Amino acid sequence: MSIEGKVALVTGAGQGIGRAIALRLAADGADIALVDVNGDRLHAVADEIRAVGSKAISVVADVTDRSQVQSAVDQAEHELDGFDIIVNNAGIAQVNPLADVQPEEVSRILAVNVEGVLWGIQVAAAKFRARGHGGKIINASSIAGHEGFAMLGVYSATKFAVRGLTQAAAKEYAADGITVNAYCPGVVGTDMWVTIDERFAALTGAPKGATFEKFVGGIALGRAQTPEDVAAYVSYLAGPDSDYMTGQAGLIDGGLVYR
Ligand SMILES: NC(=O)C1=CN([C@@H]2O[C@H](COP(=O)(O)OP(=O)(O)OC[C@H]3O[C@@H](n4cnc5c(N)ncnc54)[C@H](O)[C@@H]3O)[C@@H](O)[C@H]2O)C=CC1
Ligand SMILES: CC(=O)C(C)=O
Repeated sequence: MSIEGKVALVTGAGQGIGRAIALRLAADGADIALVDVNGDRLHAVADEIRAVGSKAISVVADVTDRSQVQSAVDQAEHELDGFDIIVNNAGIAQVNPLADVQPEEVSRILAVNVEGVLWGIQVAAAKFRARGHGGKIINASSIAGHEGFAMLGVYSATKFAVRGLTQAAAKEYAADGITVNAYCPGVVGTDMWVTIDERFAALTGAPKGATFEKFVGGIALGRAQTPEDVAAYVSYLAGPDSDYMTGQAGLIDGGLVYR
């Protein structure tokens, strides 16, 4: 219960990794603001959190819109009576060879994966400062933020960008007692990978499931990652045991990319 009584906001919390992070931080003792552009699943996740004894609120917001991120953080502070941790987890994938990438798809993925993280950092840090205490900012990068993957070039660029923002923010906010770190998962069995696999199949003729299995085949620990594997690392980043760590983008991938 290392974050007992803290308030954490998690974006992209309706499913997948974000849902697992929200549930884990609740189990660690935090009250949770769940944010997602898709409201359908948020209420179910909120109910799961209440079942473990934490408070939860659901906020439908699009992280590409800074004013919506601001409103979500304000609502979390007001309704949960505090604000201590933000997990900028929302993200989208995009699979296309660089030769075929179109301007509108680049704009969209930059808006979600890079601007969404930037607004989360900016709004959360301002809130911590206004409240007169430090805080934890935790951002979603990826193995693709340490190594560019074919067909995932623009996605990889966004995840490298998250590492850049994480390092700069760590330096800018350290004096305020705010730490900023990122988590870099590998191959996690979520809807995102279903979409990636289907897109590889459509583009290359690979059978459905083959691309996922190929990536999983490279993992030293011999299995695909679960959202809970990622959430366990985020739990560490959210808690006091990581207080002396900032500006890092740690790989949590079962042994796939080595840095
Ligand atoms: N699944 C994987 O293997 C890996 C995922 N990641 C990263 O982890 C994060 C979570 O990924 P998954 O859970 O797998 O994805 P997912 O696709 O299963 O879930 C993403 C969630 O984010 C929400 N979202 C998307 N755009 C949004 C926006 N503009 N505003 C608010 N919410 C929005 C979606 O509605 C969805 O609920 C992403 O940033 C992803 O890039 C990193 C490495 C590996
Ligand atoms: C989804 C992701 O982050 C990959 C393929 O590294």
